[in-house]
Amino acid sequence: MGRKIWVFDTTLRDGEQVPGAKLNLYEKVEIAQQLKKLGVDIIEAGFPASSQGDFDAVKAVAEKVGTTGDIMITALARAVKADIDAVYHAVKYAENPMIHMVLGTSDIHVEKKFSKSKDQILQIGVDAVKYAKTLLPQVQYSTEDASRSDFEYLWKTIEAVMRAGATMINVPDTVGFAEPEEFGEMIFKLNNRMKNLDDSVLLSVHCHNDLGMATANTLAAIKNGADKVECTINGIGERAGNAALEEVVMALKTRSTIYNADTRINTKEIINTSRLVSSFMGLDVQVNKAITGDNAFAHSSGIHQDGLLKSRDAYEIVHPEDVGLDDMELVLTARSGRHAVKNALEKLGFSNLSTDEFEGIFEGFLKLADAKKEVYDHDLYVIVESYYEKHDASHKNATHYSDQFFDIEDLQVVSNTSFPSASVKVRKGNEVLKASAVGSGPIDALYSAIAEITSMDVKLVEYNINSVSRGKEALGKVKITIEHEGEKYMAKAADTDILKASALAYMNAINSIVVAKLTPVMN
Ligand SMILES: CC(=O)SCCNC(=O)CCNC(=O)[C@H](O)C(C)(C)COP(=O)(O)OP(=O)(O)OC[C@H]1O[C@@H](n2cnc3c(N)ncnc32)[C@H](O)[C@@H]1OP(=O)(O)O
Ligand SMILES: CC(C)C(=O)C(=O)O
Repeated sequence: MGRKIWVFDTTLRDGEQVPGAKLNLYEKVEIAQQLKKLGVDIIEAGFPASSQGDFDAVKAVAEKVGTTGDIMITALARAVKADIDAVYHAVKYAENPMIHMVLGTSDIHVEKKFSKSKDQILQIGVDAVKYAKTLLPQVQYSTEDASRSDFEYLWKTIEAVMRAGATMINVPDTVGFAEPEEFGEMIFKLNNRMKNLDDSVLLSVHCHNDLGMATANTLAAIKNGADKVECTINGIGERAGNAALEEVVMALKTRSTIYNADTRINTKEIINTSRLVSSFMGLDVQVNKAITGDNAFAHSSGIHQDGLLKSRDAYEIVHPEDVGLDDMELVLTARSGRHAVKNALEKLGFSNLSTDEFEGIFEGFLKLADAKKEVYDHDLYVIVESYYEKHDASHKNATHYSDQFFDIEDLQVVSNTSFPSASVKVRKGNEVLKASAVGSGPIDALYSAIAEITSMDVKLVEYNINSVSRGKEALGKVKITIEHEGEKYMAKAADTDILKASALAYMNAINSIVVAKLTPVMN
């Protein structure tokens, strides 16, 4: 067990500063509940002075999430009495409330933003801390733009606000200007001086990602004595965002011999938390985002897939199970090789293929993979079937798998405000099935028509669309999760026509249900 690092989550405050990410009271409370389950030590729930809505939301978080367990609830204030009062009145319901205040220390802030002298700003900060201390025992002081501040003035401010009663000192790299080695040195010096003055005061850092170094700077600070880190889920936040909680936490865990520091984060809740934040805030996670991106545990190239099948540690440093995912994903593409395709076939029950059979099937796989982005399990069944039809029609395994899968032949969707409707034509083997439906919107109508054709009891759990490229030829990429008989099935599809992409994704998910119901055929 290494040194304890406090995790201060600011998803609901700095994260919510992302344009369009604003949350309502219920969403804030739900995310706060999930953050508590994740095991963060402190939740910064908002900026109560900014609006009545945010005041109410912070208060609701304090009342509903902050009254049990040892979690601390805080919110942000300027060094202004009205802001401090607003924080106090919103967080006071929590068992462990804290007032967080911010005031700049760089020359740019002092001279250009405030048009005051350094002494005047220092005094405003000290007075604000003294006032906050009359309200609550826990007060955090953030020296905004610390990384661009004159070091001795920064220290003079920290020393003065510590003497005034601040219990946590947060050193922000407000504009993501810091560099890990330089930031580490600054934290090392501050930590020495702070611990000499009062070792009960926690030293914290808050790093922004403008140069892509937020996580690196946060880790450098931990190495150099920081006790606490401020982070957000998925790294969201003002401009390029903040240090991502999941990256800092998993780096400490994965490289524990370097950092010798632990958080009390329950890492198995990371993915759940990431998905909740992403869906409530309407912010997609970049696919290649470390830890929480869709591709973080997906492997698509043959050499990697072969290596992983031989030994997971060949290409896996973080185990997907550790962050709450079921398993790694081996995506079959035209860059996959024989080992991965054989492994996928074996999982479907095609385990005793002769070399000739496998090579024939692999050839079929490559042909399809060159024409498609990804090859799914139901595609493999069809490849196997067409191989046997061509090479050994009498073969006992040449069952008509394709009879069981659904294929979109045509669709028409009418989108208007009062009566969105859809008609679809689907092929199932030799049968052509048609249905029409109305819905609350075009996608709902489309999915209702498909559901009628497949006669499956399916619930849409998640629907996500984003654009893969720009311009007229932009691809709409749809990712959906559906539920059938208590099991979840995820599928994707892409097309320049977003309605077609939506239909194909749904069909791929339905075909995954069909695959799950097919009994393995060759043993
Ligand atoms: C680095 C950070 O992320 S800090 C947090 C940033 N988050 C936010 O700003 C979100 C919430 N903010 C708000 O809702 C509003 O900006 C409010 C309520 C705080 C203030 O609103 P307004 O009174 O309309 O002022 P406005 O935002 O236009 O300007 C900021 C004012 O605060 C002053 N100010 C800025 N920072 C501080 C500070 N840390 N302490 C004291 N005063 C400050 C500015 O000098 C300016 O004052 P002025 O009007 O005398 O020139
Ligand atoms: C309020 C402080 C910590 C902040 O968000 C910043 O300086 O970036």
